[in-house]
Amino acid sequence: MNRLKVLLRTMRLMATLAPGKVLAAALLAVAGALLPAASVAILSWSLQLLVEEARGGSGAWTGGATVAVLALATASTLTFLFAVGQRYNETLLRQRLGNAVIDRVLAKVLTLELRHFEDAAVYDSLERAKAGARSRPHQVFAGLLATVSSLVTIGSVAALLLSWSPLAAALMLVSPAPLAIAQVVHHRTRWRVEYARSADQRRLFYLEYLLTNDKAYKEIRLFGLGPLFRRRYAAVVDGFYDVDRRLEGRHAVACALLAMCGAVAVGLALLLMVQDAVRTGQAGQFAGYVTSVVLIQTSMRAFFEGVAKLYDDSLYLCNLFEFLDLPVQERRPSVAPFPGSLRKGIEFRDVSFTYPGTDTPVLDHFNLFLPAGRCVALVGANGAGKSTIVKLLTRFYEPTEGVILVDDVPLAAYGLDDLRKHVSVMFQDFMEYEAPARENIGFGRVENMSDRPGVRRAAERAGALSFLDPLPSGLDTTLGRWFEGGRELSGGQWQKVALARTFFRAAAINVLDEPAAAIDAAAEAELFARLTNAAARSTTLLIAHRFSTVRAAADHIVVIDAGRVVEEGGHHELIATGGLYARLFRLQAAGYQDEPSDAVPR
Ligand SMILES: Nc1ncnc2c1ncn2[C@@H]1O[C@H](COP(=O)(O)OP(=O)(O)OP(=O)(O)O)[C@@H](O)[C@H]1O
Repeated sequence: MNRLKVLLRTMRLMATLAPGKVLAAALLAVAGALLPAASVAILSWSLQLLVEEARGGSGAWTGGATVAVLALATASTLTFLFAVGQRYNETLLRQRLGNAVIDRVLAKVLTLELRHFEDAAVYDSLERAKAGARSRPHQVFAGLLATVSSLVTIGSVAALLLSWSPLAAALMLVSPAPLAIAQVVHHRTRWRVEYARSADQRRLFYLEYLLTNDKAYKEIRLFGLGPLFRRRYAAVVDGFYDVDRRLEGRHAVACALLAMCGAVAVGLALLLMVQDAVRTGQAGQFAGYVTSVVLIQTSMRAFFEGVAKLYDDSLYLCNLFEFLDLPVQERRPSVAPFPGSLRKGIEFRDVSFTYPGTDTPVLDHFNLFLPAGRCVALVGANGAGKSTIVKLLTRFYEPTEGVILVDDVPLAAYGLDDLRKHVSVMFQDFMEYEAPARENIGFGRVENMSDRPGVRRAAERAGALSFLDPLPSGLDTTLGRWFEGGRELSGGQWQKVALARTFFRAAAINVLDEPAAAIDAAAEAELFARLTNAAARSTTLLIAHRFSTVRAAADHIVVIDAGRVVEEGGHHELIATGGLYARLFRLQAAGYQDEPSDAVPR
């Protein structure tokens, strides 16, 4: 993106987010920038006045001296007051803009699809955008103001200087230019280096997470992975350091050489000024010269550094805008309202699906029918495509071929939000929210979170009340260890809480991906007795590896292998067929029996 466009877009963004404060900052900056030249003029005039009064020879305090002192005091008080006002406005503006821009990034994140999060390039873009979102837009604005203020100061002081000595003014103005160009080049190189580091930065972030997160603690300690991960971390940061050392070294040498050129120009200008003062005898003007030299030097440095910084910050803002501009699929308006409870059922008709960036189909002309109000179990080996079916049903991905129908209407015809409101999924990798138990369950239907009896009923159905009630504040106890007063649950207890969340959603379609993986045998039997009742009201898709689960809860079992349905029917029917299901069932059953597995009938 063109730098100028980035700057303009940043200004537009700021003007929309905090118009009053942006305007105040601009006015204060311009007014404040005129003060130095006014101060120099006042200083020079007052000094000359004092010199002339002194030449008068009376030695007494004069009216001229009073005016000079008052003028000097007013200039310095105004400078101070402007600085205070600017600081106040800046602090508020920085916070306001930082919060608003982060909010925009988060809003954008909510529009992204699962495929974006599974795409390393998009993930890097998000990381880059996040890195500068809070501070960079304000820095660009502050940089621009500082640059404009420096220009105003330089212009006004230079006008004064030009009226005294044009050649000295010209020398002063060009002296910092070579150094400034070097700064711009350096900022560009640094940005390129940082841009190329995104993937490594993400690796560092992940290693830091592994080394500092409570979830990873046990394995890291037990397997002794800490030193290995530290070495990997060190290898990446050492690599960064080497590159930075070379880059900064080259820049330091260039700066030193160019600064010497600038110093020669300033020396020549001073020489001209001294000559001038000696020739004219204007002491006030000479003091003005010297103050102007300092002012112009400082303002020129501020100006060029501001330009370089602006350039640098605008490069980072490219990252931000690149992320905010990521195309997201437009949500098509809903053609039909999603049914509150299904009439006919869900049909996968000849569905094929290949993950983006891969070329092996996970589902290959897949056909499945889930009758309304029934519980269908999906069975298959790891990687057979079961969770992928859930992702298609919830439209986290769209089929590459074929169609999914709900009550004979294509899934894509329903509004996405409407569809998701009517589907409840307990994911295999469900979330454990570090929040009160009541919220952990209430998150299943945020709009009804305050329904205390409803939350209680869901917890009861999932078998979670027996361990939530005795907690210090019952359902109001914070779960997890991240926040003060939090109580940790066992794996199976967390799973029951997740199940309660799914029940609380009370959706037309229930998907349970391995709902009993961490649950003990007694709780599992109890759970499936309840699930069978619940399934009478909603259409349930159950994914399970434990055949006891499948047998107890499902009305119909579908066996999938390599993305295709290979068998389907009731438990007894499939056992009688003697196919893949029967073989896997016997294999598991043998594990629970004392006799050797070859004693199991085939
Ligand atoms: N985001 C993804 N990108 C590319 N391939 C993926 C992605 N997610 C899953 N796969 C691949 O798709 C195939 C099916 O995965 P899926 O998670 O649907 O299997 P599953 O039957 O649910 O397995 P399990 O029983 O282990 O949960 C696997 O080969 C997996 O490697």
